[in-house]
Amino acid sequence: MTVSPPEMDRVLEARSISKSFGPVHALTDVSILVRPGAVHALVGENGAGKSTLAKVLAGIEQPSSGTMTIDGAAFAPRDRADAKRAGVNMVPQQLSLVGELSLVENYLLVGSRRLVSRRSARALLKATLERARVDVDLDLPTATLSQAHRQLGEIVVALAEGAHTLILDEPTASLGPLEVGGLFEHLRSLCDLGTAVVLITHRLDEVRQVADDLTVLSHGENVHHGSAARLESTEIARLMVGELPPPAARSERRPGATVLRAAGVVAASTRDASLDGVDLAVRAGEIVGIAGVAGSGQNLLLDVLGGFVKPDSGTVAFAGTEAGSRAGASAAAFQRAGLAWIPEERTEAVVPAMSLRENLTVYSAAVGAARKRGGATRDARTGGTQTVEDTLSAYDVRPVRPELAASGLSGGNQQKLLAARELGASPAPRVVLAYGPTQGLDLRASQAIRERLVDLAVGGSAVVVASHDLEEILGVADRVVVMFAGRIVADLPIAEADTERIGRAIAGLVDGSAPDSPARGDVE
Ligand SMILES: Nc1ncnc2c1ncn2[C@@H]1O[C@H](COP(=O)(O)OP(=O)(O)OP(=O)(O)O)[C@@H](O)[C@H]1O
Repeated sequence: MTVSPPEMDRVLEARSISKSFGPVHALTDVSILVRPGAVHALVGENGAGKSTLAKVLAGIEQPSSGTMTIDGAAFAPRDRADAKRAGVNMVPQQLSLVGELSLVENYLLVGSRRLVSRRSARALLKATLERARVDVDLDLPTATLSQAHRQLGEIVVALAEGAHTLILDEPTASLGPLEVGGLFEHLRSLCDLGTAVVLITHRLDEVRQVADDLTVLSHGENVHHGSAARLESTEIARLMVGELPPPAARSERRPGATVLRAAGVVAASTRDASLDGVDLAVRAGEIVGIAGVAGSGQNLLLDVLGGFVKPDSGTVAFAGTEAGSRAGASAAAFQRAGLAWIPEERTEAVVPAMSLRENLTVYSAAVGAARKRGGATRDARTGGTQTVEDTLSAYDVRPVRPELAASGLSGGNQQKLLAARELGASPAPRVVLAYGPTQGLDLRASQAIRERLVDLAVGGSAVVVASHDLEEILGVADRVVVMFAGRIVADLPIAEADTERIGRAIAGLVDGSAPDSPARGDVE
């Protein structure tokens, strides 16, 4: 294949693509036509085959059968670089930036225009950032950036490389509404120049907002393709996941004693806003939602609350254990005391090379050993007498194959696996810390996880849910805490948490001082 800059207005077509991984038929006879100048949404339930199709188009996976063409000429990329040279580029779900390198260096490393100087690479990325109206540091090692900024950074590198067909696999999963708005505007202006965009998303509002064409996959097969405008959201949802049960009515919850308390917490971070005197008390039986634009300190707060990061000053108390700048319990002690933890980046908690069984039982050995020493207060985290198969089925992890490596699961099913381990523990966790717990999940699975969080709170767990998705927070929370620049700037009971009030606080426009939160007192 010759190296030439991608020309616009190319039609990418895949016909009768099938792809199997051993016994799993990920795609069966799937076809898609990607038009220049249009956003093509690719949707479907978790495990439907969306990422696999995207990887086939982008040369990352080879189809078992089927053909592809660009403008009628055969297109059979040997690998990702080959597809890029032909003008097809993909930003995968699992980000691939090299953490030690800055965005500029990552661009120089992967860019097809290898002879570009550092200065012109920087200028190109800066111009791309400005067009997308997002602000990401170009010179820091990407490992020190927040998840949202790394995701934007990866997209910006791909945009700067130039492609006639750009495939984005759930690009908005960790972005807030402002960033999504800027990104979509940029995608539209690329389309005006003739670029084709394939957008994988679980968010129906995004399909309505930005897509021209729509392909729906189910169980590895095409179930719909056509104009996005012609279908109502409810019809798209039905095609994706079938009829959804009505969401459970909001249940009455009566918060009990405080089980988790942060007092005067100061902590520094390069990946997130540093915490600047945070007080937060969370009671048994309540769900506290944490809202804020990405990088306002939510991630660091959850890390401090979970005992993963020791504060520079201040304390965190949980179930009789205190973590502070001097004395301190470790995250392991908090976990033995009943902490469930769902981080923003699932790869921090799910080990792709380990089997589903190993991922589910990874804590059992440690907890068992601690119990022998008399130090444990809770049971193994696999669900007591439940078998691994039972736990996988209860959380609808597909396929139910305990010996499969977690890397063989789709992204959404990896998220379900994590939820199964953390939320399916027996006895139930005393505290749940979850960042975007429904990230990457389809509508049905999202609803199930929200209901599980509510059930846990009804049963007496103290639950903290941070998310960039305000609807997610408003759907489950009893209180909404808003963070801005490392401080808590609002703490509103759900009845007073209307979107306008929260929106003002998220933007840092708060009237009056930060709310009083009882910073001292007993923790049960
Ligand atoms: N490397 C692999 N090895 C084994 N099975 C795989 C592999 N990659 C994907 N699969 C399987 O192929 C099927 C389709 O997965 P894919 O990742 O394409 O789904 P998806 O629609 O993108 O899901 P999600 O919305 O959860 O990201 C799933 O059953 C998955 O388990």
